[in-house]
Amino acid sequence: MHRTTTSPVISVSGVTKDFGTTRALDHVDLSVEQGEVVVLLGLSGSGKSTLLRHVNGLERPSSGSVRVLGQEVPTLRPRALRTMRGRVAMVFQQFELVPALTVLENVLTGALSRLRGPRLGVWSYPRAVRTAALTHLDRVGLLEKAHQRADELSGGQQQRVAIARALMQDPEILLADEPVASLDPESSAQVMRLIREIAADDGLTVVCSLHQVDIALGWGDRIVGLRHGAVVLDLPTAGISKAQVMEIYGRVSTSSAEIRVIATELGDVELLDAARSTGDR
Ligand SMILES: Nc1ncnc2c1ncn2[C@@H]1O[C@H](COP(=O)(O)OP(=O)(O)OP(=O)(O)O)[C@@H](O)[C@H]1O
Repeated sequence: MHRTTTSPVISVSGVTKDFGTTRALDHVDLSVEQGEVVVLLGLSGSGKSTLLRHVNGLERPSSGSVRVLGQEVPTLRPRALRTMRGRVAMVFQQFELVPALTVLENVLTGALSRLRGPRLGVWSYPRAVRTAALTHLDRVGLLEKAHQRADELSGGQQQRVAIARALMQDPEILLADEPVASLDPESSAQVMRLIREIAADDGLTVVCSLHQVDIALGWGDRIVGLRHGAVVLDLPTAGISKAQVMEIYGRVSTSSAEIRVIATELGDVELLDAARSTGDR
């Protein structure tokens, strides 16, 4: 791989983020090494998106430090921030493609941040960029869809187009915010496998938020669990069991209503029954 760094590529220390009276992140520490594939696991509202948005400078911490690729993100001036963001690609739950453009045009837009001037249509991009876009489309298995409108594709295919678009940045870090939350199980598996393969092939550092424990368990190198904005779990994926994840979530749960949500998420029937029979405390 073409990049080698010894210090962590992402280093979040003591980050707290308040939105008014809502504490979205609570003294979060997270250190990610180059090439690591990390899952941020947590229920809705646990702070996953907010943490990812701090890594690419879309949010500023209320307190604490966010270092990415050797730079303190909140202190970067707009130009330096743009350059840094060029090295950090992001994919989203809702894909964020332009529906009326072709698949190829959508992928090409991934190169816009490093090209000068506006571009209209495939032929307005330099040949090398067009070739790269087709190569990335081939990598995600959608070369034959290049000239189809993006909104004619299935959800899973659209997410793969979004991944190809992200690769146009030649990123060092890929942030994926619930990339499979709106996909069926089969498409989810395909997208997750693709991200894993690309990470391994390119030595890409990946931080991916998920709420599905089952997907998280079989996927990355490490699972970081968030709850109410705080890190409650940070363990290598190898050897970690569903019960262990459950125990940690359970230990920090305060009400049976919360435990019901977690049990449903985990598909843990026994726990669900127990939570139902206890009623709200
Ligand atoms: N811009 C904002 N203004 C006010 N509150 C916010 C803002 N962004 C996030 N929050 C709040 O911060 C908390 C964490 O939200 P966040 O979106 O990071 O969670 P999440 O784990 O990504 O959940 P989801 O998967 O549902 O998006 C929530 O209580 C949310 O309502």
